[in-house]
Amino acid sequence: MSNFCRQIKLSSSLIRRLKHRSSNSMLSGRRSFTTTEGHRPSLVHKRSLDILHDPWFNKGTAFSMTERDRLDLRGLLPPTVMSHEMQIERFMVDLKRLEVNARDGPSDPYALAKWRILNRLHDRNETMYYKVLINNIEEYAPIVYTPTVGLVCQNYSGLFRRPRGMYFSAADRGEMMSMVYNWPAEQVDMIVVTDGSRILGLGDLGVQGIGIAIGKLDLYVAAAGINPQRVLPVMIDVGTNNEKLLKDPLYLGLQEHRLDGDEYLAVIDEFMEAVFTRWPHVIVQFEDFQSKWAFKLLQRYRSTYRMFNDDVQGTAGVAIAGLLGAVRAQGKPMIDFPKQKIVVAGAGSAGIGVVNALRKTMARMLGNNESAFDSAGSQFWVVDAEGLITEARDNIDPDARPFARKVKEIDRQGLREGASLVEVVKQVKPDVLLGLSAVGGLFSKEVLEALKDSTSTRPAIFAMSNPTKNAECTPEEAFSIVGDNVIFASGSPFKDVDLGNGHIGHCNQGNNMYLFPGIGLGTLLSGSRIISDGMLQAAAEWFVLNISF
Ligand SMILES: NC(=O)C1=CN([C@@H]2O[C@H](COP(=O)(O)OP(=O)(O)OC[C@H]3O[C@@H](n4cnc5c(N)ncnc54)[C@H](O)[C@@H]3O)[C@@H](O)[C@H]2O)C=CC1
Ligand SMILES: CC(=O)C(=O)O
Ligand SMILES: [Mg+2]
Repeated sequence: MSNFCRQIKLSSSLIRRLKHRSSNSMLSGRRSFTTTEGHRPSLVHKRSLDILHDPWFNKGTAFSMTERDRLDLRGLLPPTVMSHEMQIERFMVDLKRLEVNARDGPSDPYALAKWRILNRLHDRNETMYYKVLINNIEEYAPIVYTPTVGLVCQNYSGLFRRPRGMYFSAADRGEMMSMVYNWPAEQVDMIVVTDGSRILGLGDLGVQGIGIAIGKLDLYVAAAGINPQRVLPVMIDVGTNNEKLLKDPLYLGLQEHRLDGDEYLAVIDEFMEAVFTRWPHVIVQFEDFQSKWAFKLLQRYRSTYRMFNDDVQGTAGVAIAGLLGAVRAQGKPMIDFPKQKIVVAGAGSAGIGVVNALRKTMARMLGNNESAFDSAGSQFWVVDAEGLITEARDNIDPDARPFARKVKEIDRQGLREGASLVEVVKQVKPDVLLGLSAVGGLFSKEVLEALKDSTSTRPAIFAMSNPTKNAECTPEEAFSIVGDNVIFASGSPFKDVDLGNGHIGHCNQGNNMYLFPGIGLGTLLSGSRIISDGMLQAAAEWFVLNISF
C-alpha cells in the first residue's frame, strides 16, 4: 500500500527525456537509428507513433530497447524485441495459415477475413472505419467484438501488424510515469486495460489479450460516441502462465511466468499512478483480469480512481436488466423479482459479480434492511467446478462465501456440499439458470431436461459465457429440450430459432457491451469522481424500465 500511496515523483528518466526533448527540438528534432539491415544509421525527423506509421522508417517489433527509448517508442510496441528473421517467419506463418477460423471459430467462415479488412481500414482512415461500424453495428459488432475478437486474440502474434494502444511490462517498472508521455494524445477519456489473464472464456492469452481492449474501445466509439482520438487500449504484460505461449518462439510478450503478490500489485499501482497523473480525468475500465485479481483491484482502486471492472460490474448490470425483463416477460409484476429462484453456474469474477448485484436489487425491493438482504441471499444456489458451494466447503473463496448455502438448509432440499449442477436444478426447480462458467455445453441434455420441471411458466436460460463455443448451451438446445416458452439469452450472438410452428424462438444477447459504453459516457458527462454501485444499479434499472424487449 505504501507504494500505492506514495507521492508521485518525476522519474529520473522522465526528467532526462524532457531535457532531451527540448534540446532535441533545437536541433530540429533529428534522431538516428539503424536501418533494417543494421549497418547504416538512418536520420529521422519524426518520433513516437509517427515513426511506426511511416512504412519507410518503421521496423515494428525489431526496434531495440535503446532505439525505443531514443525515439519515444517505449510502450508503443509489445515488449519483446524480435529479429528481422523472426518477424518474417511470424508473417509467413500467418500468411500460409490463411483463414484459421473455419474449424474452431465463429460460425461465419469469413469472420477473420472480415476482421483483417476492417482492421486495415482502422489503420488507414478512422472516420470511415467508425462510419462503417456505426452504420452496420449489428453485422460487425460480432467481428470487432465477441466472438471473432476471441479468435483474433488467440492468433494475435500472427495477426499483429501495426501496434494500437500502449504496452507496459514488468520490465518497465520505474519507467511508466515517463512512458505515458509517449502517447501522442493530450487528452484521453477512456482506457480499457487488461493483463490478458482470462480473455473471454479462453484463459490466459498473455500479451495477445490487447485485442479485447481494442474491441471494447471500438464499441465505446461506435455506441457511445466517445472521441476515437481520446481512447487508449492498454496491455499490462506481467508474463503468462500459458505453457504453449511460453514456448512459442513467435510470441510477442514476456516469456516468463506471471508476476504475483506484491510485485504484481506494484506494477498495476505504478500504471494507475502514471495514467492518472498525465490524464487526471480519464476513466479506466479493467477487463478480463483473472478473478483472483479482479475483485482485489476493484476494492483497491474504486474509491480513489475513476475506474470500474467490466466483468464484475458491467456484467452484473446487464444480468439485472435481463432478469427484470424476464419477470416482465413472464407476465409478473416487477415486485415478484425477489421471489425468483436462481441457479448460477460459475463463481468467478462474472458469476460472483452478478449474484452480488442481483442480491442488492432484490434486497432494495424487499425494504433495504438487513433481513431483506438475508432473505434475498437465500434465492441463489451457486455451483462452481467443485459443485454446489456450501458452508461445509474447505478453503472457500472469500468472494463466494456470502453465497455458500447453509448445510442444514440444503439437507432439507435433498442437496449436499458439491452437489452436481443437474442435482441442483432437479431439486431447486429454478426460475433462472445462469451460466458464467466458461464451459461450453455445460447445460447438457440432462440439465435442460431437469429444468423442464421448473416451477416457472417461462424459465430463463442465460448462457452468458463467451465466445460462442463456450456458451453453456445453444438456443436450439434450450428451445427443443425445455420448450418454446423459454426466455433465452447468450453472451455471444446467436441467430433466432425457427420453432417450426410459425413461431420464432428469440435469442437475446446478454453481454456487458450493452452497459459499459453507457457507464463511460455517463461518468464523463456527469463529471463523477468515482463510479459507485448505485450508478451501475440505476443504469441497469433504467435499462429495463425504458427498453421494450
Ligand atoms: N456475457 C457477458 O457479458 C460476460 C461473460 N463472461 C464470461 O463468463 C465466463 C467466466 O468468466 P469469469 O467469471 O471471469 O471466469 P473464471 O474463470 O474466474 O470463473 C469461472 C467459474 O466457473 C466455474 N466452473 C468451471 N467449471 C465448471 C463446471 N463444470 N460447472 C460449474 N462451474 C464451473 C469455476 O469454478 C469458476 O468459478 C467467461 O466465459 C466469460 O467470457 C464474463 C463477463 C461478461
Ligand atoms: C463479455 C466479456 O466481458 C467477457 O466475456 O469477458
Ligand atoms: Mg470481459
